[in-house]
Amino acid sequence: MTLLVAHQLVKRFGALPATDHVSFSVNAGEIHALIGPNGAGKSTLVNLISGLLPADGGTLTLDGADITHFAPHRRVAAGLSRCFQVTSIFARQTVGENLLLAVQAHAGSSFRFAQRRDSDLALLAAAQELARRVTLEADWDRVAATLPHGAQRKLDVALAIAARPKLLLLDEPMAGMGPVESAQMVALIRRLREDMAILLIEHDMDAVFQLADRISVLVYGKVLTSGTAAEIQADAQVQAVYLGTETDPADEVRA
Ligand SMILES: Nc1ncnc2c1ncn2[C@@H]1O[C@H](COP(=O)(O)OP(=O)(O)OP(=O)(O)O)[C@@H](O)[C@H]1O
Repeated sequence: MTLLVAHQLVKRFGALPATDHVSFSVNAGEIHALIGPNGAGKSTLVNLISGLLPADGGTLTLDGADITHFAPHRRVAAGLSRCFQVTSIFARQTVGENLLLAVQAHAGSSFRFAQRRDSDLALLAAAQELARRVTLEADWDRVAATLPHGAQRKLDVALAIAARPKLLLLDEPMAGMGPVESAQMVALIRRLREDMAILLIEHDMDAVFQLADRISVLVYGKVLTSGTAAEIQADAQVQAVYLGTETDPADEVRA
């Protein structure tokens, strides 16, 4: 089943088409990675999908609903959450407080119990479950700012999944991580896939090839190609983009 469909998306900055008629889709239950060299337009595309930037053209549908003109918070309500490259956690609050706030923010009607105490207990249970999912149970009482970088990123992921998204956008989740933290993040993303589709923007190719069911390669704002990890690794044009060749492969994309 197709969950997200981007159709002919366009974003221009002045004369520069940072997103140039991009079409691609993310299926339910899939990890779809977006890769491409610096300046290819990955962040711009993620900002268009999450609604931080308005598109100049094209459409976006999520689970059949047209979300092209939705503000970011309406996209979250429709099932689309994102993590940021810069963490969005409340640094002076504890892990538990962060998670409780996130659960409360997205609680809607599901935690409206007749008894206040029952409601509070249900919120606490949901927040503790989130801590468990991102393996931060032991850090519940720790002030977020004192967590190591990798744990802060996990908390950021927990805040995003508190909204129970159908699709999670992860913008460079491994940025700034060492090998141990990266491996933990790979394991976390793999577990999350059981409950939601994931659109992954990541420079760490090892992580991309380990995780992605499908990969789309962006070059100069256009999709060069989409395929499985094996197909992308074997693609001569993609190799040319990353390894460099005598002829500029982007010319073919620009044409
Ligand atoms: N707000 C903006 N105003 C003008 N130009 C912009 C703006 N944001 C991005 N660009 C330009 O759009 C193009 C795509 O940038 P974008 O940040 O989306 O690429 P990227 O693939 O995410 O790069 P990186 O991998 O370095 O993060 C670049 O040429 C960039 O300079």
